[in-house]
Amino acid sequence: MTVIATERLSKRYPRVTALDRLDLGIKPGVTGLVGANGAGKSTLIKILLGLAPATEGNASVLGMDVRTEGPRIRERVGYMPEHDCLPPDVSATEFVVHMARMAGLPPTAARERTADTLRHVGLYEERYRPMGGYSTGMKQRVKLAQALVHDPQLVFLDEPTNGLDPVGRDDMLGLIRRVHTDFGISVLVTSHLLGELERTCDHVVVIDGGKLLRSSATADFTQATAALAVEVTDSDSHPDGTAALRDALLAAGLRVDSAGPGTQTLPGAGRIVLVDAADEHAHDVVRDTVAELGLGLVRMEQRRHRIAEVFQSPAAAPQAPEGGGTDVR
Ligand SMILES: Nc1ncnc2c1ncn2[C@@H]1O[C@H](COP(=O)(O)OP(=O)(O)OP(=O)(O)O)[C@@H](O)[C@H]1O
Repeated sequence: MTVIATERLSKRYPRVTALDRLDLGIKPGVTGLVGANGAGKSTLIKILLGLAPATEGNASVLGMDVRTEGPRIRERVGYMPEHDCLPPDVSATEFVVHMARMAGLPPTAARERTADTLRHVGLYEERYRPMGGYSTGMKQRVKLAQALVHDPQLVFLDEPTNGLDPVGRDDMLGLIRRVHTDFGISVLVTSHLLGELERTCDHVVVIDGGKLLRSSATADFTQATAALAVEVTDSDSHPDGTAALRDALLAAGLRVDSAGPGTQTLPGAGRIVLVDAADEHAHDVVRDTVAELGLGLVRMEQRRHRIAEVFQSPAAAPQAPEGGGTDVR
Protein backbone atom coordinates (compact mmCIF):
# COMPACT_ATOMS: atom_id res chain seq x y z
CA MET A 1 0.00 0.00 0.00
CA THR A 2 1.20 3.50 -0.82
CA VAL A 3 0.08 6.46 1.29
CA ILE A 4 1.55 9.13 -0.98
CA ALA A 5 2.23 8.79 -4.69
CA THR A 6 3.41 11.47 -7.09
CA GLU A 7 4.17 11.21 -10.77
CA ARG A 8 6.18 13.89 -12.57
CA LEU A 9 4.77 16.40 -10.10
CA SER A 10 5.88 19.94 -10.89
CA LYS A 11 5.13 23.36 -9.47
CA ARG A 12 6.42 26.41 -11.24
CA TYR A 13 6.11 29.94 -9.94
CA PRO A 14 6.90 32.80 -12.36
CA ARG A 15 10.51 32.99 -11.26
CA VAL A 16 11.23 29.64 -9.66
CA THR A 17 10.54 25.95 -10.16
CA ALA A 18 9.59 24.76 -6.68
CA LEU A 19 9.00 21.11 -7.69
CA ASP A 20 10.50 19.53 -10.75
CA ARG A 21 8.99 16.28 -12.07
CA LEU A 22 8.95 14.57 -8.68
CA ASP A 23 8.21 10.82 -8.63
CA LEU A 24 7.50 9.47 -5.15
CA GLY A 25 5.94 6.36 -3.64
CA ILE A 26 5.71 6.58 0.14
CA LYS A 27 4.57 3.63 2.22
CA PRO A 28 2.98 3.61 5.71
CA GLY A 29 5.37 4.43 8.58
CA VAL A 30 7.45 7.47 9.46
CA THR A 31 9.00 9.15 6.44
CA GLY A 32 11.42 12.04 6.57
CA LEU A 33 11.44 14.68 3.85
CA VAL A 34 14.80 16.42 3.89
CA GLY A 35 15.93 19.45 1.99
CA ALA A 36 17.51 22.85 2.45
CA ASN A 37 15.34 25.94 2.80
CA GLY A 38 13.61 26.49 -0.51
CA ALA A 39 13.98 22.87 -1.61
CA GLY A 40 10.23 22.58 -2.09
CA LYS A 41 9.09 20.73 1.05
CA SER A 42 6.28 23.08 2.06
CA THR A 43 5.12 23.37 -1.54
CA LEU A 44 4.85 19.59 -1.78
CA ILE A 45 2.81 19.42 1.43
CA LYS A 46 0.41 22.13 0.23
CA ILE A 47 -0.15 20.32 -3.05
CA LEU A 48 -0.69 17.01 -1.25
CA LEU A 49 -3.33 18.62 0.98
CA GLY A 50 -5.11 19.96 -2.09
CA LEU A 51 -4.43 23.54 -0.97
CA ALA A 52 -2.31 24.54 -3.99
CA PRO A 53 -2.59 23.29 -7.56
CA ALA A 54 0.33 21.54 -9.26
CA THR A 55 1.50 22.96 -12.58
CA GLU A 56 1.72 19.47 -14.05
CA GLY A 57 1.88 15.82 -13.04
CA ASN A 58 -0.27 13.78 -10.69
CA ALA A 59 -0.41 13.11 -6.97
CA SER A 60 -2.57 11.03 -4.68
CA VAL A 61 -2.83 10.77 -0.90
CA LEU A 62 -4.37 7.64 0.66
CA GLY A 63 -5.54 6.79 -2.84
CA MET A 64 -7.33 10.13 -3.31
CA ASP A 65 -6.52 12.53 -6.14
CA VAL A 66 -5.18 15.85 -4.82
CA ARG A 67 -6.77 17.79 -7.67
CA THR A 68 -10.34 16.70 -7.04
CA GLU A 69 -10.50 15.31 -3.50
CA GLY A 70 -8.80 17.96 -1.33
CA PRO A 71 -11.59 18.18 1.28
CA ARG A 72 -11.72 14.39 1.71
CA ILE A 73 -7.93 14.26 1.99
CA ARG A 74 -7.98 16.91 4.71
CA GLU A 75 -10.55 14.85 6.67
CA ARG A 76 -8.13 11.92 6.78
CA VAL A 77 -4.84 13.83 7.05
CA GLY A 78 -3.57 16.05 9.88
CA TYR A 79 -1.32 19.02 9.17
CA MET A 80 1.14 20.79 11.43
CA PRO A 81 2.24 23.97 9.64
CA GLU A 82 5.75 25.33 9.90
CA HIS A 83 4.96 28.80 11.15
CA ASP A 84 3.42 29.99 14.39
CA CYS A 85 -0.31 30.05 13.81
CA LEU A 86 -1.66 30.03 17.36
CA PRO A 87 -3.94 32.82 18.63
CA PRO A 88 -2.20 34.23 21.75
CA ASP A 89 -5.34 34.96 23.80
CA VAL A 90 -6.77 31.47 23.58
CA SER A 91 -5.86 28.42 25.69
CA ALA A 92 -4.56 25.21 24.13
CA THR A 93 -7.74 23.43 25.18
CA GLU A 94 -10.04 25.98 23.56
CA PHE A 95 -7.95 26.03 20.40
CA VAL A 96 -7.70 22.27 19.95
CA VAL A 97 -11.42 21.78 20.73
CA HIS A 98 -12.15 24.38 18.04
CA MET A 99 -9.94 22.55 15.52
CA ALA A 100 -11.62 19.24 16.40
CA ARG A 101 -15.05 20.81 15.84
CA MET A 102 -13.85 22.22 12.50
CA ALA A 103 -12.81 18.70 11.55
CA GLY A 104 -16.37 17.55 12.18
CA LEU A 105 -16.25 16.02 15.67
CA PRO A 106 -19.38 16.48 17.84
CA PRO A 107 -18.89 18.68 20.99
CA THR A 108 -18.42 15.90 23.56
CA ALA A 109 -16.09 13.87 21.38
CA ALA A 110 -14.12 17.03 20.53
CA ARG A 111 -13.57 17.77 24.24
CA GLU A 112 -12.61 14.19 25.06
CA ARG A 113 -10.23 13.86 22.13
CA THR A 114 -8.68 17.23 22.98
CA ALA A 115 -7.96 16.15 26.58
CA ASP A 116 -6.45 12.85 25.38
CA THR A 117 -4.35 14.45 22.66
CA LEU A 118 -2.99 17.25 24.83
CA ARG A 119 -2.05 14.67 27.47
CA HIS A 120 -0.36 12.60 24.80
CA VAL A 121 1.82 15.51 23.70
CA GLY A 122 2.70 16.31 27.31
CA LEU A 123 0.63 19.41 28.08
CA TYR A 124 -1.12 19.24 31.45
CA GLU A 125 -2.19 22.18 33.67
CA GLU A 126 -0.73 24.63 31.17
CA ARG A 127 -3.43 23.69 28.70
CA TYR A 128 -5.85 26.12 30.34
CA ARG A 129 -3.50 29.12 30.06
CA PRO A 130 -3.46 31.53 27.07
CA MET A 131 -0.98 30.29 24.47
CA GLY A 132 0.70 33.71 24.14
CA GLY A 133 2.71 32.81 27.27
CA TYR A 134 3.87 29.42 26.00
CA SER A 135 7.46 28.47 25.21
CA THR A 136 8.34 27.45 21.65
CA GLY A 137 8.32 23.79 22.71
CA MET A 138 4.81 24.09 24.16
CA LYS A 139 3.56 25.83 21.02
CA GLN A 140 5.00 23.08 18.83
CA ARG A 141 3.18 20.53 21.01
CA VAL A 142 -0.14 22.33 20.58
CA LYS A 143 0.43 22.43 16.82
CA LEU A 144 1.10 18.69 16.89
CA ALA A 145 -2.00 18.07 19.03
CA GLN A 146 -4.32 19.95 16.64
CA ALA A 147 -2.94 17.84 13.76
CA LEU A 148 -3.81 14.64 15.64
CA VAL A 149 -7.09 15.52 17.31
CA HIS A 150 -9.40 14.23 14.59
CA ASP A 151 -7.62 10.84 14.55
CA PRO A 152 -6.17 11.04 11.04
CA GLN A 153 -4.59 8.17 9.13
CA LEU A 154 -1.64 10.30 8.09
CA VAL A 155 -0.05 13.53 9.36
CA PHE A 156 2.17 16.06 7.62
CA LEU A 157 4.54 17.74 10.07
CA ASP A 158 6.35 20.73 8.58
CA GLU A 159 9.61 21.41 10.46
CA PRO A 160 8.25 20.37 13.89
CA THR A 161 11.63 20.79 15.60
CA ASN A 162 12.17 24.34 14.38
CA GLY A 163 13.27 26.68 17.14
CA LEU A 164 13.70 23.92 19.74
CA ASP A 165 16.81 23.36 21.85
CA PRO A 166 18.48 19.91 21.71
CA VAL A 167 16.41 18.49 24.57
CA GLY A 168 13.20 19.88 23.12
CA ARG A 169 14.13 18.42 19.76
CA ASP A 170 14.70 14.97 21.23
CA ASP A 171 11.36 15.13 23.04
CA MET A 172 9.56 16.16 19.85
CA LEU A 173 11.25 13.41 17.82
CA GLY A 174 10.22 10.86 20.46
CA LEU A 175 6.63 12.11 20.29
CA ILE A 176 6.64 11.86 16.50
CA ARG A 177 7.89 8.28 16.64
CA ARG A 178 5.10 7.43 19.11
CA VAL A 179 2.45 8.94 16.85
CA HIS A 180 3.17 5.98 14.62
CA THR A 181 3.95 3.24 17.15
CA ASP A 182 1.08 4.05 19.58
CA PHE A 183 -1.64 5.02 17.12
CA GLY A 184 -0.58 3.53 13.80
CA ILE A 185 -0.71 6.96 12.14
CA SER A 186 1.69 7.38 9.23
CA VAL A 187 3.89 10.47 9.35
CA LEU A 188 5.57 12.65 6.75
CA VAL A 189 7.96 14.93 8.64
CA THR A 190 10.13 17.62 7.06
CA SER A 191 13.45 18.84 8.34
CA HIS A 192 16.63 20.43 7.11
CA LEU A 193 18.53 18.45 9.76
CA LEU A 194 19.50 15.12 8.29
CA GLY A 195 20.76 13.65 11.55
CA GLU A 196 17.34 14.02 13.20
CA LEU A 197 15.63 11.87 10.64
CA GLU A 198 18.19 9.09 10.92
CA ARG A 199 16.88 8.34 14.41
CA THR A 200 13.22 8.92 13.78
CA CYS A 201 12.26 7.74 10.33
CA ASP A 202 11.82 4.40 8.61
CA HIS A 203 12.38 6.01 5.25
CA VAL A 204 14.08 9.19 4.10
CA VAL A 205 13.37 11.21 0.96
CA VAL A 206 15.84 13.93 0.01
CA ILE A 207 14.88 16.75 -2.34
CA ASP A 208 16.98 19.58 -3.66
CA GLY A 209 15.82 22.40 -5.88
CA GLY A 210 12.47 20.60 -6.26
CA LYS A 211 14.15 17.44 -7.61
CA LEU A 212 14.30 14.03 -5.98
CA LEU A 213 17.86 13.29 -4.91
CA ARG A 214 17.27 10.04 -3.12
CA SER A 215 14.58 7.91 -1.50
CA SER A 216 15.72 5.01 0.71
CA ALA A 217 14.77 2.97 3.75
CA THR A 218 16.87 4.33 6.62
CA ALA A 219 17.98 0.93 7.94
CA ASP A 220 18.83 -0.50 4.52
CA PHE A 221 20.86 2.47 3.62
CA THR A 222 22.98 2.70 6.75
CA GLN A 223 23.53 -1.08 6.78
CA ALA A 224 24.52 -1.16 3.15
CA THR A 225 27.23 1.36 3.80
CA ALA A 226 28.64 -0.28 6.92
CA ALA A 227 32.40 0.05 6.98
CA LEU A 228 35.27 -0.93 9.24
CA ALA A 229 37.20 2.01 10.59
CA VAL A 230 40.80 1.05 11.29
CA GLU A 231 43.44 3.19 12.96
CA VAL A 232 47.05 2.10 13.29
CA THR A 233 50.30 3.51 14.67
CA ASP A 234 53.33 4.36 12.56
CA SER A 235 56.54 2.35 12.89
CA ASP A 236 60.24 2.83 12.03
CA SER A 237 59.88 0.81 8.85
CA HIS A 238 56.50 2.43 8.02
CA PRO A 239 56.66 6.12 9.01
CA ASP A 240 53.16 6.53 7.52
CA GLY A 241 51.43 3.47 8.92
CA THR A 242 48.03 4.55 7.59
CA ALA A 243 49.29 4.74 4.00
CA ALA A 244 51.16 1.43 4.33
CA LEU A 245 48.04 -0.31 5.63
CA ARG A 246 45.86 1.20 2.91
CA ASP A 247 48.25 -0.05 0.18
CA ALA A 248 48.53 -3.51 1.71
CA LEU A 249 44.77 -3.92 2.08
CA LEU A 250 44.20 -2.83 -1.51
CA ALA A 251 46.81 -5.38 -2.59
CA ALA A 252 44.94 -7.99 -0.55
CA GLY A 253 41.83 -7.28 -2.61
CA LEU A 254 39.78 -5.30 -0.10
CA ARG A 255 37.88 -2.14 -1.02
CA VAL A 256 39.44 0.66 0.96
CA ASP A 257 38.34 4.25 1.44
CA SER A 258 35.66 3.76 -1.15
CA ALA A 259 33.01 1.98 0.86
CA GLY A 260 30.44 4.55 -0.15
CA PRO A 261 29.95 8.11 -1.28
CA GLY A 262 30.99 10.69 1.28
CA THR A 263 33.61 8.58 3.09
CA GLN A 264 36.21 11.25 2.48
CA THR A 265 34.23 13.59 4.70
CA LEU A 266 34.34 11.44 7.83
CA PRO A 267 35.80 13.28 10.80
CA GLY A 268 39.42 12.26 11.30
CA ALA A 269 39.40 10.36 8.01
CA GLY A 270 43.04 11.31 7.43
CA ARG A 271 44.20 8.87 10.11
CA ILE A 272 41.54 6.26 9.55
CA VAL A 273 41.42 3.60 6.89
CA LEU A 274 37.86 2.76 5.96
CA VAL A 275 37.42 -0.79 4.76
CA ASP A 276 34.32 -2.10 3.03
CA ALA A 277 33.00 -4.61 5.56
CA ALA A 278 30.68 -6.37 3.12
CA ASP A 279 33.41 -9.02 2.76
CA GLU A 280 33.02 -11.31 5.77
CA HIS A 281 36.78 -11.93 5.90
CA ALA A 282 37.59 -8.22 6.12
CA HIS A 283 38.20 -8.36 9.89
CA ASP A 284 40.67 -11.23 9.57
CA VAL A 285 42.51 -9.70 6.63
CA VAL A 286 42.89 -6.37 8.44
CA ARG A 287 44.13 -8.04 11.64
CA ASP A 288 46.66 -10.20 9.76
CA THR A 289 47.86 -7.33 7.56
CA VAL A 290 48.43 -5.03 10.54
CA ALA A 291 50.46 -7.80 12.21
CA GLU A 292 52.51 -8.52 9.06
CA LEU A 293 53.38 -4.83 8.69
CA GLY A 294 54.40 -4.70 12.36
CA LEU A 295 52.03 -1.79 13.09
CA GLY A 296 50.12 -1.24 16.31
CA LEU A 297 46.35 -1.53 16.01
CA VAL A 298 44.80 1.46 17.79
CA ARG A 299 41.24 0.52 16.94
CA MET A 300 39.09 -1.41 14.53
CA GLU A 301 35.37 -0.76 14.73
CA GLN A 302 32.25 -1.28 12.71
CA ARG A 303 31.05 2.04 11.46
CA ARG A 304 27.63 2.94 10.22
CA HIS A 305 27.54 5.98 8.08
CA ARG A 306 25.37 8.77 9.24
CA ILE A 307 22.82 9.78 6.70
CA ALA A 308 24.30 13.25 6.74
CA GLU A 309 27.54 11.87 5.35
CA VAL A 310 25.91 9.65 2.80
CA PHE A 311 23.57 12.17 1.24
CA GLN A 312 26.05 14.95 0.69
CA SER A 313 28.53 15.29 -2.08
CA PRO A 314 32.08 15.29 -0.72
CA ALA A 315 32.76 18.76 -2.02
CA ALA A 316 29.70 20.28 -0.37
CA ALA A 317 29.81 18.33 2.87
CA PRO A 318 30.56 20.14 6.09
CA GLN A 319 31.70 17.95 8.99
CA ALA A 320 28.79 16.59 10.98
CA PRO A 321 28.77 18.03 14.51
CA GLU A 322 28.96 15.38 17.23
CA GLY A 323 25.55 14.29 18.42
CA GLY A 324 23.67 16.72 16.24
CA GLY A 325 22.43 16.89 12.72
CA THR A 326 24.08 18.45 9.77
CA ASP A 327 22.25 21.59 8.86
CA VAL A 328 21.84 21.68 5.11
CA ARG A 329 20.31 25.14 4.91
N1 LIG B 1 3.68 31.54 -3.41
C1 LIG B 1 4.91 31.54 -3.94
N2 LIG B 1 5.24 32.36 -4.94
C2 LIG B 1 6.47 32.35 -5.51
N3 LIG B 1 7.47 31.52 -5.11
C3 LIG B 1 7.21 30.68 -4.10
C4 LIG B 1 5.92 30.63 -3.46
N4 LIG B 1 5.96 29.67 -2.47
C5 LIG B 1 7.21 29.15 -2.51
N5 LIG B 1 7.96 29.75 -3.47
C6 LIG B 1 9.35 29.42 -3.83
O1 LIG B 1 9.40 28.03 -4.14
C7 LIG B 1 10.60 27.46 -3.62
C8 LIG B 1 10.26 26.33 -2.69
O2 LIG B 1 9.68 26.86 -1.49
P1 LIG B 1 9.17 25.96 -0.28
O3 LIG B 1 8.58 26.87 0.77
O4 LIG B 1 8.35 24.85 -0.77
O5 LIG B 1 10.56 25.37 0.26
P2 LIG B 1 10.84 24.59 1.60
O6 LIG B 1 11.71 23.44 1.25
O7 LIG B 1 9.58 24.31 2.34
O8 LIG B 1 11.69 25.64 2.41
P3 LIG B 1 11.38 26.29 3.84
O9 LIG B 1 11.87 25.31 4.83
O10 LIG B 1 12.18 27.55 3.81
O11 LIG B 1 9.90 26.55 3.90
C9 LIG B 1 11.36 28.58 -2.96
O12 LIG B 1 12.31 29.08 -3.90
C10 LIG B 1 10.31 29.61 -2.68
O13 LIG B 1 10.86 30.91 -2.68
